[in-house]
Amino acid sequence: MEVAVVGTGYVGLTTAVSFALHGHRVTGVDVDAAKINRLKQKICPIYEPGLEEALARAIDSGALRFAASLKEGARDADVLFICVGTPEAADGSADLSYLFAAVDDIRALQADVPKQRTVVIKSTVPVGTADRVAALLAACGGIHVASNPEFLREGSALQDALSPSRIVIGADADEAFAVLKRLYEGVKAPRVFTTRADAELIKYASNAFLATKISFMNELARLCAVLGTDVQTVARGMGLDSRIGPEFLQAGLGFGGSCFPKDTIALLQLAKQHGVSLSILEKVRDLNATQPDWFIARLRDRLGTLHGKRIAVLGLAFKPNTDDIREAPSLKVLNVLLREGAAVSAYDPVASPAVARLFPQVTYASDPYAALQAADAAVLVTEWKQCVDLDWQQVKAVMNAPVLFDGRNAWPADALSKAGFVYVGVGRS
Ligand SMILES: NC(=O)C1=CN([C@@H]2O[C@H](COP(=O)(O)OP(=O)(O)OC[C@H]3O[C@@H](n4cnc5c(N)ncnc54)[C@H](O)[C@@H]3O)[C@@H](O)[C@H]2O)C=CC1
Ligand SMILES: O=C(O)[C@H]1O[C@H](OP(=O)(O)OP(=O)(O)OC[C@H]2O[C@@H](n3ccc(=O)[nH]c3=O)[C@H](O)[C@@H]2O)[C@H](O)[C@@H](O)[C@@H]1O
Repeated sequence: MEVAVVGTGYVGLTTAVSFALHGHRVTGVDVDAAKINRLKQKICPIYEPGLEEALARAIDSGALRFAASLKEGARDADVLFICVGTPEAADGSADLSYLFAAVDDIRALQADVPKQRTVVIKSTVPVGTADRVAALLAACGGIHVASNPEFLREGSALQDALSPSRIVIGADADEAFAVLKRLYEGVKAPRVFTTRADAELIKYASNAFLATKISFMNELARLCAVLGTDVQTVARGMGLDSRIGPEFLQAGLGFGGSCFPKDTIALLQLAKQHGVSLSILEKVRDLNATQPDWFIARLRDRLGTLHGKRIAVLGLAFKPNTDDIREAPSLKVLNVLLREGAAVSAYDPVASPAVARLFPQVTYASDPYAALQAADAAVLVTEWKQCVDLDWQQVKAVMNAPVLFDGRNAWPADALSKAGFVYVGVGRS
């Protein structure tokens, strides 16, 4: 089948590569000409483990190519996946302008080269969007519209796309279901066939529920900090109940990234537009917004003041194994530290250049020990392996004071306390 993928960001590029590896002929299309040029040279524009090698393999096999426009590279496409961004608009709802621009391009393509096609929305969009797109494309004739939300995680995007937890397909015509069934033939995963609206809501509900688990644990961690109980042990004990499950019970500095924050807010906005209050989710959002402040307040208490203190921040990306800093907790942490007059040195294996554009006043180190040099305290913000597996003797030797604030509960608390460090985790005894 001829597949076009519109938008070659985290989701689009991963989708294009994974369909190509599954034997389809794929064209990735993006309005960003520089990105397309790099992709044609097999250069992956994002940091995503395994993706660059797979990209090269897919291009070399002849299954994957790239084009700067649909008319240039996707005239024969039977299936067009829309994978453009749907960022947060000023009122919190999803900004659909990129999506509708892509729909306009598809309409123009269809007018030029009329053909039976299936347009599949993979971008995360509010309930009713696929119906709106179907109405817009109805006049072209020959086009079915389906919803096929994506559940991949950054840092393991390719692996998640090749072996997804489930494939959700929403459509209103047998032909569209048949096309997507063929396309995903050979991918082992449970299928959910439903309406477009259900598919759209499954995506938001999944992200909102995972975000709720995290905020629940973060709030519980605040109680643990007062009671002297250990949220890690509590989470382990809870997670052994298969009805709860062990995942997403990790307390920390709150959830970041390009999706949980914007998707929880977009779902709240959607509900509000329909006169429904999602009060649990409102609390999830509010708690998440204050979690870095809550933790840094403990650091301030410990040091007396942040003013004039030298603080090492380890990890800047919103999670390990990605260069993505969208809504990263590190940005909130840096904001507070700098606002209160601390001198900050930071380390991240890949995300420093992006953060440096926002915070030029921070010193960016090329390894964790350089960041820790003469520090009055260290804060672990992202649990990169390089920031977790440290030589603690060396850490102690280079720091001004052995004060460790573990924002991810990833450092060995007991061993560090025994070794004479002051260790403070998120809700750990
Ligand atoms: N990043 C992630 O882990 C996940 C994201 N999603 C959803 O997938 C969608 C895409 O997210 P990302 O890949 O992170 O976005 P991104 O920002 O990394 O990539 C979007 C790409 O679309 C391109 N684009 C914009 N308008 C275009 C147009 N008219 N024609 C062609 N290309 C166009 C941009 O130049 C950019 O390269 C969003 O709706 C997001 O919520 C869903 C699951 C996971
Ligand atoms: O819609 C999306 O974009 C994606 O959003 C998340 O994926 P992602 O944002 O890449 O990363 P996660 O691993 O889910 O982590 C999100 C944030 O939550 C935090 N987190 C995660 C798990 C946990 O137990 N505790 C916790 O604080 C992470 O540190 C990170 O800041 C979902 O896991 C994906 O299924 C979904 O497709």
